[in-house]
Amino acid sequence: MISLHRSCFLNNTGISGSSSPFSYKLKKLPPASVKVTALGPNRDRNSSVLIENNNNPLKEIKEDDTSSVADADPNPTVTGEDRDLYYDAAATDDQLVTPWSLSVASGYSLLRDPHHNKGLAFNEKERDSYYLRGLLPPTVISQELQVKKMMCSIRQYQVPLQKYMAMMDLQLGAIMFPPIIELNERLFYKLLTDNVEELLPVVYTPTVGEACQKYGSIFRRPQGLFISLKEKGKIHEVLRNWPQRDIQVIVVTDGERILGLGDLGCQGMGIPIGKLSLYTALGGVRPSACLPVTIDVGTNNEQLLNDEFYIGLRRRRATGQACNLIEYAELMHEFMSAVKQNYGEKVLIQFEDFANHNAFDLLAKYGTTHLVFNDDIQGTASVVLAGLVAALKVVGGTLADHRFLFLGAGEAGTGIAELIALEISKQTNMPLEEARKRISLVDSKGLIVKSRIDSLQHFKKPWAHDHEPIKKLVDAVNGIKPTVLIGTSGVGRTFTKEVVEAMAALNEKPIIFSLSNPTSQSECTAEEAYTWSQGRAIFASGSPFDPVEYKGRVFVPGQANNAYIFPGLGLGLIMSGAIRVHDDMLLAASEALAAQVTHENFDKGLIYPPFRNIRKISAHIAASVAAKAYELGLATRQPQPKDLVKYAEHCMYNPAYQSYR
Ligand SMILES: O=C([O-])CC(=O)C(=O)O
Ligand SMILES: [Mg+2]
Repeated sequence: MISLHRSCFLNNTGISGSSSPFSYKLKKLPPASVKVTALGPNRDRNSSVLIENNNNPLKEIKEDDTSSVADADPNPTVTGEDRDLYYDAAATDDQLVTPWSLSVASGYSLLRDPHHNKGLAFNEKERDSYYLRGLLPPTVISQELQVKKMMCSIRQYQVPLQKYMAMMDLQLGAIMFPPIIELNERLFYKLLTDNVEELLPVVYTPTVGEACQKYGSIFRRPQGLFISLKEKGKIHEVLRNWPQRDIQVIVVTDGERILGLGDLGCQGMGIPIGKLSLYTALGGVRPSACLPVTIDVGTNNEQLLNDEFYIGLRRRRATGQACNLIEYAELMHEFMSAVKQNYGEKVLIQFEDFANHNAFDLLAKYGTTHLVFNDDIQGTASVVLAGLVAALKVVGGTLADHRFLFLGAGEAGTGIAELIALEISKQTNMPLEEARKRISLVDSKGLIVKSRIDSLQHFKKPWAHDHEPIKKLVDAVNGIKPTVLIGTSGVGRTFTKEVVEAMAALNEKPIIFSLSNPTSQSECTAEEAYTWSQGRAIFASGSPFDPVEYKGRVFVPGQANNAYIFPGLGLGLIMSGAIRVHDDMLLAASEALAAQVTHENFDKGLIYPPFRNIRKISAHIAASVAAKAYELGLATRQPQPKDLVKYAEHCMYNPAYQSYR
């Protein structure tokens, strides 16, 4: 099989690393047509080109053949795999010669090409056409059976990290010999979408946290782009080394605050990789449009600096001293500029797991020039607000009737607090300052109060209310009398028995969210929340907990994780061609998520819908976000599709195999 890839090589040589590469120029012809012309001398035995199209079987185009592309949309802003094609179909005449490259993938190399390999699912005809005879055992099986088989082998691992590594091998290829798992991107995503509840804790929190901690030892194949201080001045070229050009989403971290685990330096790469797998599996963004990036400016983690297997720069972080801060800011600015230059202004950049001292500033600085979004500040806020809106249906009252207390006043804490205040203000027409007074935050020094204002970081200042100083959380609970307690401290087991009991004494149904990740950092466990509140707590956590049996009743905890929000939010931004993220889009995402909680879910005590319906949930979130983008005049894709939910579903990448004709 020969597959056509958009290549990042601009010299028209089209050599893309395959054993028998040869190149083509792809010309734009009248709308909905492409012309493919052979260029290079290295012609292989197959001379046709397969153009991938999400909704149609792969389309074969003979060389020098002018072929019409089925269903081509004159408007190029679309997602899904057909985007590659439309991307060039939109080129202007002076861009006619476009650097596409062809890599020949047939026979042995096809089985090792993650994007096109189907393993035993290649049918008889494909085995003949693509020189696979003899390279596979005779049986032909369906993708469904492959999924079943993979699940059996993954379930055999007892240790979650082994399951994680098996999943990564499927996505990236095993270097171990003999390979126990095949390299097959579609199978990876099919597995994840079909078994999302079982595999989310494997590829995401909590296991991804452990994977980052041990990344140096388990590292097998590079994935994503590593941009370190060594690459300063060359980031534009570094981006061009990435094999895909049509990037729609970048998740970037500098590794300084990985989950609640702290500074993991370059090993934080596991997080952008994990988040982007969810963009595809949960939100339907095409995998080739996703780019994980780690910015490496050193680490202050002594253990890593002394670890001989550490993969990052062996120096202390470029933060703290003024000259280092400039170095950091310059590197980030070069990165942000290069991204816009390479991928245009509609590429979504998700900031992930930056430390507080950079996260707020980066969001403020680039929020007006780029399509950026901070998952820890805004994504977490949106998912928590959705959970609260749903919880109020059980507890009663409006948001304005409740009092909120946070342990932790960093990105998540202040981000959630602000979104709640915005929503209260929107619902009641109350001034924002007034709405904020219903919300109190405790940080490592105690309750945030007016008398501390001079020493507070800027993002905490709006929360400094008139109140007596209080040092301990339990005293703050008794003093403030909150109806909702939210943990975003990054410190495990801080919701002690005393704290939960105090909440239960004050409230018939205390709402308690322990949001810190991974599980080890959760402020309390589900079991503790239900037991210490005598089964009265409405509980949700950032990392998953199993259902808990208490006095003969089974309680199913909610997972208030931003994974509910960012895939759908991202899809909505992409499909509308949005150029900026607006707070109202986060509110729209929250409302859309809360609306997905059914009566049946409520009857089971759930305040979040089950993850197994996440694709449908993401489509609704995407539609609401896109609608808001149109309403705010921030959407560039015109005309607005009539049915945004249907359009979102249509745009989603489908991991089912395509037939190669
Ligand atoms: O990754 C997660 O599970 C949620 C998150 O963004 C964080 O804890 O930083
Ligand atoms: Mg995060």
